[in-house]
Order: sequence, then C-alpha cells, then structure tokens
Amino acid sequence: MSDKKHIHLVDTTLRDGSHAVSHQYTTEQIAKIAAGLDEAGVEYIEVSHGDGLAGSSINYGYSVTSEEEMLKAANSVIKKGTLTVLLIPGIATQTDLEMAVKLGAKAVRVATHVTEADISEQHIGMAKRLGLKAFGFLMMSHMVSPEKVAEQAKLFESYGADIIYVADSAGAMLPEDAYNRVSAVVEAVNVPVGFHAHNNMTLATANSLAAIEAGATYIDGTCRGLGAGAGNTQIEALVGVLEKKGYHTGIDLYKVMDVAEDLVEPIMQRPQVVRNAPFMLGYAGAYSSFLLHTYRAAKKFDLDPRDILTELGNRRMVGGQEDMIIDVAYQLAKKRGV
Ligand SMILES: CC[C@H](O)CC(=O)C(=O)O
Ligand SMILES: [Mn+2]
Repeated sequence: MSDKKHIHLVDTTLRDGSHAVSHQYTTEQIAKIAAGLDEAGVEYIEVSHGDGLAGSSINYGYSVTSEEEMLKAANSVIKKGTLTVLLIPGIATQTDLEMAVKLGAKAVRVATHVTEADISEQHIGMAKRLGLKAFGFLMMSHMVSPEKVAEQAKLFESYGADIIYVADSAGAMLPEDAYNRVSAVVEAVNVPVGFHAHNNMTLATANSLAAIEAGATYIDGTCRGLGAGAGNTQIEALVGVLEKKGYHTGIDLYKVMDVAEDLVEPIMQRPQVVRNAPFMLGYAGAYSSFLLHTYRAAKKFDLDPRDILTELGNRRMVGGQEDMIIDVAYQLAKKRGV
C-alpha cells in the first residue's frame, strides 16, 4: 500500500460527457468506455443522462439509449469500480433510483442547487436505506459565499450523506474561490469533501488542485474533459498531474490515456476547446449545461450566444430553467428589433 495521500477520482465521462454528445451514447460505447475506465482502476464510474436519472425529456434532450440499457451495459463490464448514478430531486423519483440499484448502481450523487440542500433529505435517506453510498452535490456553488456553501453542506451531512461535493457548475470560479469554498466545507463537516470543476475559463485542473490543497479528497474528471460547456477536468491529465504532485489515485496512467484517445476522442462531436461562448459561461456565471440550448436559441433569433449567456448570468438563472433560454433570446431579439 502506498503511503502517499490518496485522492479518489470520479469519472463522469458517461454522465457530464453526455451533454457534449447531446445524450447520444450507444450501449456499445458505454460498455467499452466503462470497461476501459474500470480496467484502468477508476474508482467511481458515473453513468446517467447528463441531467441525471430520468433526465431524458423535451426540456433536457432525449437520450438515444434508455437508462436501463445504459446501466445494464456499464454494469456488465464493471468489475472493481463503483457504478454511480446522479439524481436531481424533482427530476428523478424513488422508482428511478430503485431501478438503478437493481441494475447495479452502488452509489448515488444527489444534486441540488447550492441553496436547496433541504430538498434532498428524503433522497439521501432513501439512498442509505437502499445500501448506497450517498454523495451530496451542491451545484452552482460560485453563486453564494463560502459560509453559505458550508451551511448547506451541513444539511447534507445531517441527512446522512457520506461525501459532500462543491460543484463549480458554471466554471465560474477562480482558484481562490474553489479554495475558500472547499475549506469552509472541510471545516464544517466530518465527512470527506469533493470538487467538481468545469473548464469554461481554462481553470478546471488549477481549481481541482486548489480544492485538494483546501482538503478535498474526491475529485471529478472526464476523458478528454468531455462535458457540459467547455467540459470538465481532463481526467487522464489529472492522473498524471496528481502523480507529479505526489498523490496516489490507484489509476494506471497509460490505460486511462488510452481510453481517452482510443474510445472517447473518436466519438466527440467537436473538440472540447474553450471557444468564445463556453468561456462566456464561466465569465458570466451561467450553468454549463445551458451551452447547447443557447447555441440553438442564438441561431433561431440570429443573436450572439455571448449576449444570451450574459443575460442568463445577470438573471442568475439556474439548472432546471433551460426552457427559459428561448424566452430570454426572444426578449433580446425583440429589444433589438431582430
Ligand atoms: C444536471 C446535473 C448537473 O449538470 C450536475 C453537474 O454536473 C454540475 O452541476 O456541474
Ligand atoms: Mn457538471
């Protein structure tokens, strides 16, 4: 056993990455990628629609593969890792979680807006009764102070969450923002703390390192950074960076690099680079999953996506308000006489 400090990595290529492929993963792709990640030694492999269980809908975009098929495909190949699902209260129900458990899920990440942890009590309780490892996941954590994030983390802890995540859903944090929020949570709770980054301002790896510096021991990543907006922390690079920093992840660097290059890169619809609109997500503090909805609305009303994202940031719109994007675009277009 290594005496280096262990950092647990959660791969969310098959969940957050689903946004970047418009939820079009096939069972074959899921099985191959999950098998590769498992073989590389990734501890947690998250598989769900990009918006979590039951996210496949007109509001969030339909998946090409049903949730049951996705989970079956992943579970049939995962031998050592933990099959993990994401659940947003209000989108997924108890029945969805029971289905996921039947199909092999061993952990669930219950995600709420950063000020709404109180809606998760039943879901965390249900997860524990079903024998799952329960993560509390605070989305859009940049929108409030470190003290407020800590207060909400304590709620998650009081409901029985085993791990609590600070999520920079908009990729809006600077390293000091990540450090201050994670520190506040580490001080406030007695369970491990994790960090989920988006690379909208090119800071996903830097922010993940700042989070570790502040005491986080769970970090998210995806192969090639595939994810909503400009994507997430690039897991294969993170494994190498963490090794260099003297941490232990239990992941084979070459094997995870091969999953990224041989299995994930060929199915990417566009390079996961920080183009102007994804940068604007972080700059304006808008939710990363809004990107593709915004591109579509901009095209429809002949607008610059950056203007729509700025307005979404000004209105402090949060996950779940995807249907408002078209409305905002319509209003901007009307104002300009487009
Ligand atoms: C819809 C779930 C959400 O996208 C979770 C997440 O990855 C985030 O908040 O960044
Ligand atoms: Mn995300």
